[in-house]
Amino acid sequence: MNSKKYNMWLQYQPITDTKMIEQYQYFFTKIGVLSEGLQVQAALDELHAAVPQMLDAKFTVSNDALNSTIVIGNRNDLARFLDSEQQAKLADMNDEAFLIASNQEQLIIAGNSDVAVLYGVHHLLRLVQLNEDIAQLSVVEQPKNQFRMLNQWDNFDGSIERGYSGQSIFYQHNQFVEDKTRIKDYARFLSSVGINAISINNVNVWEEETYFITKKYLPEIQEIAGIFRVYGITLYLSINFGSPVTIGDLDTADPLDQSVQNWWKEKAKEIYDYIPDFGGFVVKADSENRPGPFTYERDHADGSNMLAKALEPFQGKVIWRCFVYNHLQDWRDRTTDRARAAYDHFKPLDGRFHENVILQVKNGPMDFQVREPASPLIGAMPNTNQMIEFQVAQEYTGQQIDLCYLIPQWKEILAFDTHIKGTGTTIEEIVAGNIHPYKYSGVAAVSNIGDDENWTGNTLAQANLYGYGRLIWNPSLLSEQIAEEWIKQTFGSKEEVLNTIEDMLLNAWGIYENYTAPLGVGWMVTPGVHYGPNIDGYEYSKWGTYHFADRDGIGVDRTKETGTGYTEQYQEPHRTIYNDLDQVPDELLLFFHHVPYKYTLKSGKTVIQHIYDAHFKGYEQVEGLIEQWENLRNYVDNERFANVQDRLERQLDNAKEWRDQINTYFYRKSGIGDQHGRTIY
Ligand SMILES: CO[C@H]1[C@H](O)[C@@H](O)[C@H](O)O[C@@H]1C(=O)O
Repeated sequence: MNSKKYNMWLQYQPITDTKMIEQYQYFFTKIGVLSEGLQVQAALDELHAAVPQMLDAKFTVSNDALNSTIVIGNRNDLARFLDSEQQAKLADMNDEAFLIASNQEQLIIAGNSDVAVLYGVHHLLRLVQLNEDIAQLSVVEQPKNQFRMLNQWDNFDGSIERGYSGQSIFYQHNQFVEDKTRIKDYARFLSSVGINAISINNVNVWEEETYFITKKYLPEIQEIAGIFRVYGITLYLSINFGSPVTIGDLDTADPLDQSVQNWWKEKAKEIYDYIPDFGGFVVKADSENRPGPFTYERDHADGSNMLAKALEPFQGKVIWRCFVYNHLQDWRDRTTDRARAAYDHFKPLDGRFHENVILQVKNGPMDFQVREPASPLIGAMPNTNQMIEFQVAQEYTGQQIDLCYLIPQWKEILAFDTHIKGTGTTIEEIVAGNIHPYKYSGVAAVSNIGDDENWTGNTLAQANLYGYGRLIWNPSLLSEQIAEEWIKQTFGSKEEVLNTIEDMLLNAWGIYENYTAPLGVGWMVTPGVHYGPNIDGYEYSKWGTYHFADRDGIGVDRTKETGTGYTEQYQEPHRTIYNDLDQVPDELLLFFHHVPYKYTLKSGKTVIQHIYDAHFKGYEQVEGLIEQWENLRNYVDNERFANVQDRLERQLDNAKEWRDQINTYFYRKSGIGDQHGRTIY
């Protein structure tokens, strides 16, 4: 299986930095490989792919460590090359940790496991691509998060739920793709940023996908698991909770029914016969019409524990999603609050889950909007494994047409100090497993790739996939660092290119927020597709997604006294801050409060004037992005230049549509004009 060349970040462009090239050429001549594991082999393959291209040179491979310029291997096989301090450092770290040490003569990459060697090699190749000095390295790294997962929302017919980059790379017309090259390439890209788990089918498990866990499809899934295994990525499947009825011959899926329990036990055995290192199940149950334990008057602990027991003998995990809410609401009912739902459903069950169940909590508490507070459920269950769920796919953030670099958003959420066990109990530390004694925890996200030549629709959306992996490996990396790394590896190191794209990326989220739904209120999107404005599109629907704009004001009252009481789900000081009009941050005002249009923000503007200003500004900022990109015309190849240019033009149309719809709507509702007399239709 040969890899194809893409304009992604593993391009390995020729090194042109004359200061460094000699040093690199020296090191990449004799590679000593001391371990034989699959992932060490993958590391060597990566070196074979990278070195000739970057350095126009070949290297020899042997197991003669003494005479090698680079030596790679796992800690056991490399033991005699490590001094006691290095040994101790590695011994202190987790299984995925690596060490890189070099002097003028030799460079050593030692991993705590075979896959750690692969991570170490990728780290070194990244340093070379960034033109860093590698002659005096002393690097020890381990991933901060244990689970670093992607969820594919791919359907067997080849479509992707919320996919914006073409069709699935896994399936086509209800078959597995025959040519698996693209899957292998994906695995390479993911391992280069440290992803170690993937679920390969949509959490909405439809009829045919329900049969993925049968012998009809397991042989093909086994093959895909084999591809990911080489890159240290564990394969998971989304399953249908109703499987015993759909594919078994049982008339119930009741988790407390003995025959159901036995059915899943047998099923687990069968799966593990095919895939001995199968990760486990991802489950969307009792959520948006998917079957679950509620049908049998059981709860989420009953449901997930039943599956957990079946997987336990094989070290399998159940990743149980907490996106559970009433999707049959009436807009007149102001007490039911979708933002509350996950916490209300799951918090009371703390302590009842088996140790191989992990709750996957969506952020935000509503649904991947451009601006939401952090989910109050994260960290609120000290005795239950948790991970947080992000969305790399830009469902509500421009759908990979509009530019939206999401790393700053995720960083803000990870940095949120829940105060659940006092100051410093940030979400970052909680999901890293450092606050509560979780056995398993980490981060999952919905992927943004498809079979488009550039993988992500908008080429610049690649930065979100790259950045997701890098960020959850090391959450202390800055948004700008991650952007720089990605740009240099993807577009080269020219000053103009670097500065321009970096600036575009770093401003993108704010720009998107400016011209869409204001001040944290969210939604206002076209129902169904979720692209473009439709202010009342969801206002009278059953989904619980309201902004409550009327002639007097706008926003959702989630306060304790007069609202849904959602603010009570937070610890102090947030509980008070969010509940108090005088303290709530402007950008979240309408998420927590219903206020008159003339209410004055901390910025000094009224809400209505803020709406106008932000929307006029957002549109102008997109014009600015177009100008910035235009300046790169001579620095970027035609294909990528045209791709981004086209997306930016579409973004401008979208921003105009949002600006005018929103401004007109609120002008008409409030009867209050723009202070600056700009055109409102
Ligand atoms: C997979 O279904 C999705 C659905 O398409 C999406 O609009 C919503 O945001 O979230 C659901 C979920 O997260 O389960």
